[in-house]
Amino acid sequence: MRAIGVIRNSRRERLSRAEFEELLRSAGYEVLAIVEQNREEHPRYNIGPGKLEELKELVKELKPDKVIFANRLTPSQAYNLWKELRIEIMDRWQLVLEIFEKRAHSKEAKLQVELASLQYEIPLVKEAIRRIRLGDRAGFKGMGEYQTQQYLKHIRYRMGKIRDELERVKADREVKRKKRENAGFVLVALAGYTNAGKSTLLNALADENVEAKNQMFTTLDTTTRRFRLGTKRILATDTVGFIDGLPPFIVEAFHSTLEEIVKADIVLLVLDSSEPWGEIRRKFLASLQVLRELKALEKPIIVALNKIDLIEEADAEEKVRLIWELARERGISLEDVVKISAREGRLEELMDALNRVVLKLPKYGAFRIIVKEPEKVPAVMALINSVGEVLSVEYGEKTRIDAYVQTGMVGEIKKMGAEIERLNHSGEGEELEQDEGYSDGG
Ligand SMILES: Nc1nc2c(ncn2[C@@H]2O[C@H](COP(=O)(O)OP(=O)(O)OP(=O)(O)O)[C@@H](O)[C@H]2O)c(=O)[nH]1
Ligand SMILES: [Mg+2]
Repeated sequence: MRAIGVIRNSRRERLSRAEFEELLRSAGYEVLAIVEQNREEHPRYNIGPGKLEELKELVKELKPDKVIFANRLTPSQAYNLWKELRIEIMDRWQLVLEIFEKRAHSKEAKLQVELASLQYEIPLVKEAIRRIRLGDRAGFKGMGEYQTQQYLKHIRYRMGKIRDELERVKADREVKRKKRENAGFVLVALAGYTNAGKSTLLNALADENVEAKNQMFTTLDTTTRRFRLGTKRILATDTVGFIDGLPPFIVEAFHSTLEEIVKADIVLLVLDSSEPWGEIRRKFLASLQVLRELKALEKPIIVALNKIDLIEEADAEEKVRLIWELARERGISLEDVVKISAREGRLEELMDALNRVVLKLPKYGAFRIIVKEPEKVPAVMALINSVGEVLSVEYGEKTRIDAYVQTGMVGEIKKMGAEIERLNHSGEGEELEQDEGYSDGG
């Protein structure tokens, strides 16, 4: 497919030409030309009427299959442009959806993409109906009024069906997540701009292969891998990449995927450190915006500056500093900012940070565990080690173990015949209250 791209920049909206070209390439277009304009939005055509004439000439000359805007078009602008140019018009979000469509593998991802596309079509179809009633001949994609009406009905029906199916998939996922959580796993979600290196990082962490490619939106399905962090069991989930101003309809459609972020104990926000600071800043803010929409900003967030193998040490340090500064400016609290190279497996800083943050999670607490029968000590130690961390042990008539333990496992430890009490900050034991919020295991 051959396309002409159009970018209109204004004071309010600055779009990256490189990113737009990258999107076009990812969608598989041959780019014949890019038309750029700096002006405020024209209500009728988005670009100005003079630019439209220029575009018309270019379409005549180059005969592309489509004209694709880097901007978001209103339904009426899309319609007006189509009327003037008589060629398929797409905007930024249709382009993103087209890429998503290509990449979706799982049934869930396919359904989510379809839902988003249908949702996007509704206002366009409605606009076509309105125009027909005003006397325009051609309706949506050349359909007449009756057909267009039927088509709208069909869209709504299909959307209902998809939502039902997605509900079922979601329920299924919920059950799995509960199981994992009960098994003592800590859930870490990898989030971040598309192409930051999330899948590569997941591979490096778990030593398994998830498709990672130098193109945008490689991952649309969530992939979950387990790994061990010392004694702690972690489940890390890869998610669909973010992009500037990910529109609400896409966030909505991909909610069950992005929900892995909502349900995570820790969010690992991955950034590509090899880009200029302006780009990192833009992508960092866009990512924070999505996290805000997901109400995930309250979670512990670790920023991982990835691809440090491509830059100088001093440059990396400077970018770490700038991230801290920007977060502070925006009133966002981060747990840590670490430098990593997912490709080269340089993950030490990240591992340290994770270790620290995991033990601060509400699901962990410091406990004193007393085991009276010596023969039970090894089993109790093994259980603690599988979900927590031993701080100190004192052997004697009774064995006293101070440890970080997941509060959900307290019941399990009691069942083994051990006494357990929560440690307060001064390291003194406190009687356990039954209503402290942990379940009794079983
Ligand atoms: N040099 C270098 N390249 C990296 C590193 N991590 C990832 N990459 C490359 O960056 C590109 C994107 O990596 P992915 O892991 O697919 O990125 P992603 O964030 O999962 O992308 P989407 O799934 O599209 O959101 C690939 O070409 C990777 O090989 C790194 O630490 N160093
Ligand atoms: Mg990926």
